[in-house]
Amino acid sequence: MTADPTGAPARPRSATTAMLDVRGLQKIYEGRGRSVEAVRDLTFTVAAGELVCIVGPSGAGKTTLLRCIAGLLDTTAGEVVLEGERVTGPPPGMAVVFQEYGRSLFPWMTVRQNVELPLKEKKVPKDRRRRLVQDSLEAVGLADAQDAHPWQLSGGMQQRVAIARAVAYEPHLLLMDEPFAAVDAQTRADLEDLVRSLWQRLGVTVLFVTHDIDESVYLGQRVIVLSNSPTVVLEDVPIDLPAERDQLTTRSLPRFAELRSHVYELIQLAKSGHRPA
Ligand SMILES: Nc1ncnc2c1ncn2[C@@H]1O[C@H](COP(=O)(O)OP(=O)(O)OP(=O)(O)O)[C@@H](O)[C@H]1O
Repeated sequence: MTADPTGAPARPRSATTAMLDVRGLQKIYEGRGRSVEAVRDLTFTVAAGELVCIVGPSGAGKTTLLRCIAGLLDTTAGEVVLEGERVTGPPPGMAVVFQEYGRSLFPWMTVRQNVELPLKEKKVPKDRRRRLVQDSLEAVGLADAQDAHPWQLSGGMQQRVAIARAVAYEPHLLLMDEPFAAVDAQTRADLEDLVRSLWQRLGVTVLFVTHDIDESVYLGQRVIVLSNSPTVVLEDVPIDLPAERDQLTTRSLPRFAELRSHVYELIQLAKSGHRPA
């Protein structure tokens, strides 16, 4: 069991170091004489080693926010700072796991080749590449599937490959964009536990975007609830559940129910257009 009741990894780290700093982020999409203000003003930080979830109603700007953090989209105003450096393009210390595992893996490559590809692009030496691929596939329980092709695997297994690929890259920040939205409930529960155990073992910082309230409370140390678009932070909710979480015990705790209700109410407020004073 880790010492920190919020579930922080055992690895020593400075809680005051901001891994990610989102400051006054605004995003207006411009096109053909029409402009859409998707994100109005988002400010929050994620400390090194934290696991933070972001929830918001559909169309709240979650994907827009994530793309800005990943350096895939320019901001209109404000900035994203990762480890002290302003993000202006895809940063080297970041890996992203998307919802659409089917489209994020190359079907003509084996599992091993898919996991290895970003490491080749990063110019990791061959021996080290082999070790990282082996370790990450073992960590997600797929050591025996190295020579399979993605289309020979179930949806849950394919998403495990995508997670292994992200983990092998040794990112400082792991972004996850609704990664389990397309898998069945049982697989989803297993993958949630996988993310928590990898996070605790590796000490990586995780920003996990989901529309699932229960998932956000089960996984996170904090849940940042977004308003509807144009987006601001409605509330940053600390999740004071015990570090050791499991699907049965944690979800049966009275505190889990309280936190879930609170986040649910916030989402209902967000849907009705409520904004912080
Ligand atoms: N390329 C674009 N051009 C114009 N408007 C856009 C563009 N992409 C997103 N939007 C608008 O920005 C707002 C936020 O969209 P975004 O996809 O970021 O929300 P989301 O929270 O990820 O949605 P969902 O939960 O439904 O996936 C929406 O009003 C959307 O219509």
